[in-house]
Amino acid sequence: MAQSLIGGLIASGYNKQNIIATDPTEAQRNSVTQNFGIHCLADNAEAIQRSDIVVLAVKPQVLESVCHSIADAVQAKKPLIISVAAGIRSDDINRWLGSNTAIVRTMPNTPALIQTGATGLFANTFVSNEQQSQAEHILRAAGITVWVDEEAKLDAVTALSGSGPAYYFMFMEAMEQTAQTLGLDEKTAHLLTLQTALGAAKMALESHQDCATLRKNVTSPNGTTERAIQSFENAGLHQIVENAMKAAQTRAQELADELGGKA
Ligand SMILES: NC(=O)C1=CN([C@@H]2O[C@H](COP(=O)(O)OP(=O)(O)OC[C@H]3O[C@@H](n4cnc5c(N)ncnc54)[C@H](OP(=O)(O)O)[C@@H]3O)[C@@H](O)[C@H]2O)C=CC1
Ligand SMILES: O=C(O)[C@@H]1CCC=N1
Repeated sequence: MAQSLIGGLIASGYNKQNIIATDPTEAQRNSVTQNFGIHCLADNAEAIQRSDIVVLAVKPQVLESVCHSIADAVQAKKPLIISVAAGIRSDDINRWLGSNTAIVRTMPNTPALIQTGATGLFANTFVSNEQQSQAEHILRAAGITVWVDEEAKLDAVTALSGSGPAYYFMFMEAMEQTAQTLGLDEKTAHLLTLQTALGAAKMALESHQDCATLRKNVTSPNGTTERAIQSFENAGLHQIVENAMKAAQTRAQELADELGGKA
């Protein structure tokens, strides 16, 4: 995720010299430096000392220990903290880092790498208006941004746009594979699948009509689409999607309860 954000920032013209990454693994540091032309340090405290904004992009499972290890540096420098970790609540991050820390909790997604990301943001009470604008500026370099007024809504954003790219990739995988069983070669199946996904998303974005109307426009009476849609409905597609997204939201809440909430 960090690499997606770094890639998005650089592609949108952000000055590379203002970005410092950190990573504990030497090979990973070398690869980041090679791929993005930015400094990648081993020492988080040193990076924080040199920064006004710190993005926490580690796995939720290691966020607590990382926060404890950087707490002194954060208290000394008082940077704006931006977390991209799924689930983990800003109150827990605040407690792990000391206290009174300005934290913007976000939920971006990997299309940030090509500046087509979608990010939900929530600011805790210590975030100033200027810091809120700074956080928005950084995440907007990677795509669109949406502020939520209650932190719990970020778990819904996670279930929708955070995890969402994987749902579409999975659907595309299934379409590609099926197209091959219907007789198309792999390259043709891949190309037509991707262009169809792009065309549908672009049409939905640019049209004034909602998705249901756009779907109906493709569906000729007694035609091919109608048969396919009927098959999806018979299989309970809406319920399948609802179950999956609720499972993702529940997992985000579980992560917060399992990994946060400890004094
Ligand atoms: N993947 C996604 O689509 C999205 C992910 N997220 C969130 O982003 C976060 C990262 O996820 P993801 O990018 O998939 O995970 P990755 O495991 O790919 O990235 C985590 C990175 O953190 C590094 N790291 C581990 N410990 C430290 C440390 N002490 N100091 C500095 N860096 C460290 C790891 O280094 P090394 O590998 O060398 O150990 C690794 O490069 C998670 O909290 C996730 O919830 C949010 C939105 C979408
Ligand atoms: O799967 C995950 O937990 C992360 C958060 C959203 C997307 N990837």
